[in-house]
Amino acid sequence: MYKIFNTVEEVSAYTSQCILKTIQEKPNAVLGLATGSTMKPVYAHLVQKLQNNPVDVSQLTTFNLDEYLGLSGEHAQSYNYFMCEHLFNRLGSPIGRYNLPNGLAEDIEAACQAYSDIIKQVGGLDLQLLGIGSNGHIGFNEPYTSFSSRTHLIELTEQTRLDNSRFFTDKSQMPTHAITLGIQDILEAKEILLVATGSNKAEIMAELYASDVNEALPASVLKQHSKVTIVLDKEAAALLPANSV
Ligand SMILES: N[C@@H]1[C@@H](O)[C@H](O)[C@@H](COP(=O)(O)O)O[C@@H]1O
Repeated sequence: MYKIFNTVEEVSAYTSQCILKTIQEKPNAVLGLATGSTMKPVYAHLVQKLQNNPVDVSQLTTFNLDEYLGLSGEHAQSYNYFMCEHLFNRLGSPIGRYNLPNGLAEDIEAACQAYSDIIKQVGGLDLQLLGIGSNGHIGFNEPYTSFSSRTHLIELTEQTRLDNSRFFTDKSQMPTHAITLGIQDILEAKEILLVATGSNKAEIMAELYASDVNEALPASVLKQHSKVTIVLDKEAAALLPANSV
């Protein structure tokens, strides 16, 4: 299902309302969270909503999609830092438990396996929030990642390194690898919201719309899921065929 709004503000208001509804209906919900510039206004709206309608977040568990390899959680470009800055440290009371892959884990393989296992142990993700890379990646599952993948280490493509190096003042610090939740882990979420805004996402959204389910375009796997909402602003939706959604 597609939801198309005129502005980023409307996209963010809608998305944050869906997250809030999940928390209100299930205070011990397990949320899959995402990072990236698309998510900043989403979290800003969520923080505001939680201030206006105080909800118990003490039983909530969250798992982020991904983290850069080699960055500590204190590094300003780490996704741990992003989440603290944009969400966790802004809440009136602390969230039950939040998890991100550990970019400094000594045994990466064991840490990856444990990350997927813990999600299962807590009952799976109730709601997974996703952005999309300009090459169609979800989390950091780059094109041709196996659809049966679990949390794993991945080498970032040239395109992703270029896109994401905009956040690094010293471009040479842009990591070459990341740890990401696997596609199978994402697909097992009970509900998925994919959010894309801005004209730089218009091409990939048109490609995704037209694509069959194909490992060359990781986000196309979402067509196999029964409860996915694709939330777009009109710029990201600009190249979808007229009257298609
Ligand atoms: N690993 C993250 C993705 O999970 C995110 O979807 C993407 C989009 O980022 P932005 O919202 O900044 O376009 O950025 C990174 O690559």
